[in-house]
Amino acid sequence: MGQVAAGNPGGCGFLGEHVVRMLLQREPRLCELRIFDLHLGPWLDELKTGPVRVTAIQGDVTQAHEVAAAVAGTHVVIHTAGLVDVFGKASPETIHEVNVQGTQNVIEACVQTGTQFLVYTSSMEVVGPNVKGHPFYRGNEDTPYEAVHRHPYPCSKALAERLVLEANGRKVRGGLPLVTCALRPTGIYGEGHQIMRDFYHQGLRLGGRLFRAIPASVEHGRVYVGNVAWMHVLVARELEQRAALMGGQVYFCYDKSPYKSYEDFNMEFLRPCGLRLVGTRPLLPYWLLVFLAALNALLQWLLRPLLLYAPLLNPYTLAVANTTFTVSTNKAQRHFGYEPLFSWEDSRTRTIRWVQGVESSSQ
Ligand SMILES: NC(=O)C1=CN([C@@H]2O[C@H](COP(=O)(O)OP(=O)(O)OC[C@H]3O[C@@H](n4cnc5c(N)ncnc54)[C@H](O)[C@@H]3O)[C@@H](O)[C@H]2O)C=CC1
Ligand SMILES: C[C@H](CCCC(C)(C)O)[C@H]1CC[C@H]2[C@@H]3[C@H](O)CC4=CC(=O)CC[C@]4(C)[C@H]3CC[C@]12C
Repeated sequence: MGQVAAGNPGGCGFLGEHVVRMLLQREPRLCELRIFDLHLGPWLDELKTGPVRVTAIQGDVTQAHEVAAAVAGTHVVIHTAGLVDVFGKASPETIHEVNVQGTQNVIEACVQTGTQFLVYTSSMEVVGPNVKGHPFYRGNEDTPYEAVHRHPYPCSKALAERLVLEANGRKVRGGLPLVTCALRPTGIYGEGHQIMRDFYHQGLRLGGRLFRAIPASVEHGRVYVGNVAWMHVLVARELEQRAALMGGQVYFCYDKSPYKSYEDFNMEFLRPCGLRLVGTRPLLPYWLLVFLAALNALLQWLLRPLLLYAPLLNPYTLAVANTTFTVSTNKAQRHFGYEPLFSWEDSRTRTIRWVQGVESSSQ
């Protein structure tokens, strides 16, 4: 196959930027890249001088005609656009519109304009943690788990993933079949991770300390953003040759990041930046956290007419942080030869350097 054009709705987000840079660095056949996003980043300008034609298109995935115009003529679409909101900033309707209707629009755009390959960024949240708080311990893509959601974000990701998988095999313009596949990252970390930045600033405000809220025994799956981006690029590359095997499949995104609690994992980066985690056990009893999370939810609802109150702690984030969810799989390696591009040491060093940069840029 010769030169290819690719489209990336969501290319200006945390993951999207890494996918864009990875495509430009590691996909020699790429001749054109269309980056489609609601908010275009200023960093895009520096990409426009290279050998690949980079087109930045400001647009909204909920507008079908805008998506179709952006996607037309591309060979493969990597759809990383989404509304990642577990804090109640956006309404459930908006989350559904962006994540579900937006994904339907991307699928229809591929079908109408003849784009044959679609890679969708799904999420571990499609599986769990579920509302019953069942642990998912070192699970893989075939591990049975009762996936029951109530929160708008996982509900929307599950619906969107289903749309993508069901679209596999649909005929696109020109008569060829659409080949789709969904990648499910666990909690992504790395350069540009907003929540890590928030924890860092919170720690600075608290005099260099963070207080343990979750038992160290609760393990949380994490994956480095560079490896998630690399998996997307590999899938986009391999989907054509391995359509029969990969079409309609889901893959967890994984690497060699250690299994740890959410807070202990964050300390891998925040400790070298001068923060410490106080307490070997949670400082507050769990029932009090549950109470405070419920209180936050109530306050959010009461204050909504006046202001947006969206703290980190709410019943949903507490449940996710407090439930073991880790993956152990080699499906991506078996199906398309994935190996993490960045070792744990490298991922850690890059993330620490980035947090240190956040510190100096905010001084
Ligand atoms: N951050 C994480 O830990 C994880 C994220 N994911 C998924 O990865 C994808 C990317 O997430 P992040 O990069 O973390 O989020 P992000 O918020 O940094 O990036 C999402 C991008 O989508 C764009 N976008 C949002 N609404 C849009 C609209 N209506 N039209 C066009 N563009 C729109 C945003 O402007 C942003 O650039 C999402 O689909 C998310 O569900 C999956 C697992 C974990
Ligand atoms: C914000 C949570 C940590 C604070 C907990 C507190 C208040 C007790 O200290 C985060 C813990 C787990 C995170 C989620 C997880 O990594 C899985 C995700 C996958 C996605 O697709 C989107 C993001 C997220 C839901 C992520 C969001 C923040 C946490 C809930």
